[in-house]
Amino acid sequence: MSFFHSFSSSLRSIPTASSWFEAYVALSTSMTLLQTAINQFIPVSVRSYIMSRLKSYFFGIGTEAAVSNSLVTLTIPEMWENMGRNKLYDAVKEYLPSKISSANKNLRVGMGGGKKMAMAIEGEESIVDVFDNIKLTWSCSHNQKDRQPIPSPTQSYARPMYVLCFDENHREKVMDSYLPHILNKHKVVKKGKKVLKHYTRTRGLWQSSVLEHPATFETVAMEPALKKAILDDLDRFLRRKSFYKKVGKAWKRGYLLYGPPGTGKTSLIAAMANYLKFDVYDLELSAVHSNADLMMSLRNTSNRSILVVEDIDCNREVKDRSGEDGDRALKRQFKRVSFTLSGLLNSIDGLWTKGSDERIIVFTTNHKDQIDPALLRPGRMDMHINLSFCTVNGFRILASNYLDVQSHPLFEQIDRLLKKLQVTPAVVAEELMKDDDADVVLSGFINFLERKEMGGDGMTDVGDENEISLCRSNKIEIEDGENKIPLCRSKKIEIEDEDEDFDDDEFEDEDFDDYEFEDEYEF
Ligand SMILES: Nc1ncnc2c1ncn2[C@@H]1O[C@H](COP(=O)(O)OP(=O)(O)OP(=O)(O)O)[C@@H](O)[C@H]1O
Repeated sequence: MSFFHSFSSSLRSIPTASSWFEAYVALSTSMTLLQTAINQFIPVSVRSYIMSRLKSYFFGIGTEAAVSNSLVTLTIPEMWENMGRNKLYDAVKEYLPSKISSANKNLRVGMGGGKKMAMAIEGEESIVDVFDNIKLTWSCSHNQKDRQPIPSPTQSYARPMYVLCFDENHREKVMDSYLPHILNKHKVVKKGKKVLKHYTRTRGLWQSSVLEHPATFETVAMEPALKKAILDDLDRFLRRKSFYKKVGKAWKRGYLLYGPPGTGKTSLIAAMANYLKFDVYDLELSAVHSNADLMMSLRNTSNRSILVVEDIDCNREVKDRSGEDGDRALKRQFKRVSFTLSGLLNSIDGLWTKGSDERIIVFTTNHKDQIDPALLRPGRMDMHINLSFCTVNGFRILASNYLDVQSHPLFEQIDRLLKKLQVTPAVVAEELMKDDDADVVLSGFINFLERKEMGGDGMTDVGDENEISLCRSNKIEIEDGENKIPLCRSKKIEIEDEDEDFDDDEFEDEDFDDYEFEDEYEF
């Protein structure tokens, strides 16, 4: 009996489920209130400082900053006043995950559009980075007061800001070296990661798709000297921001690519885009309705992009009208509802003045002689590049691309035939794709070339008369000032180039008078 009595009284002293729940609610409410009070009343810098003290106590990190009384706090918001996105914020966002260590216990993980799992610090977590023996403590500010509203109608939320704490003694080093180091890292990663876009116009609006053209400067079949000249020109253009600024010129470069169909004009544009990591805007002039339409389209292109106007000779407005009398030209302008040549020129010139970042424009044509000289003058098309029939060097590149073959006993015979014939790289590429076996393909290619040499039939299966015909000359030269550099065959390359050794810093304003912008490359 006494046993049952004591058992029932002990049952009464055990808390019921509802009393457990009440205790839990009370505790979590007080925790939330406490956290809100801390967030509201203790500034983020003080919280970061306390965190770094606690960390130094428990984990032995952040000691240097923690012992100092003068702690500097930098807050990095997502938007920078009227200047739009804060580039430093993006750089820090990219940089910090690489500094997450096993000391970080409170993390956020997820997977966005990329292929890798992403990680970020969460809550009051802080990350300690060491740069040049300086300890730097990073945290996120979740304080509503510290948050910055994003000025976008679609985004009503605000994201946390990054907070960096370090000892006052290192202020200069952080500002002059550490933050630029983070920005540079971001720049390099962004360049490597950038997914290039290919824009085309649909009903007057640019629509983008991923630019997946695989061409690179390694795979484009061209004479090495011409390839080098283009690469050097692009490199020089990119590093001359201060030069363009100094001489009051918009930072832009225009290239005219001309030559028969199938000689690699489109491939070269893709190679340029892949090399520079620039998006490509493909402008179809035949779909342009008016000068205003043209101007609007060009204005809506972004910086660091290549604007391509293909087959410019196919547009009647841009054909050479030097022989036409003024009246006829004027009448034609009024008769057509579409854009005028002057509209095109204004749009292009206006494009250059739009922003300070680099712009490239490329015109392609199969008939350079039919284009109005106004479009080709220096300052509009700075470099004229003639892409022509397949050379021995070009064939080597194609054989390596398509057959993975760098040398072969049949090459000698093919070289001899290629020197005599005019075959476009497109036709060579088609021939090299006919089988997987290099011996079979190269023997077949020799047969093909021999038939052409004899003027035999079979033309229809490979292309038209532009693609293969007998060669008139068999010599190529680059004329570079006094030096003539022989290449291999056919016509010549002329380079009227800028001073190769030009140094931005040494440039004097008066030098600009002698400066020649147009380069002519032909072969
Ligand atoms: N110089 C080249 N190097 C490598 N491949 C080339 C070259 N020229 C042509 N090709 C091959 O031929 C195909 C057609 O070439 P591409 O479109 O670049 O020539 P194009 O000169 O732009 O021709 P079109 O004037 O007809 O537009 C390419 O897909 C590529 O496979």
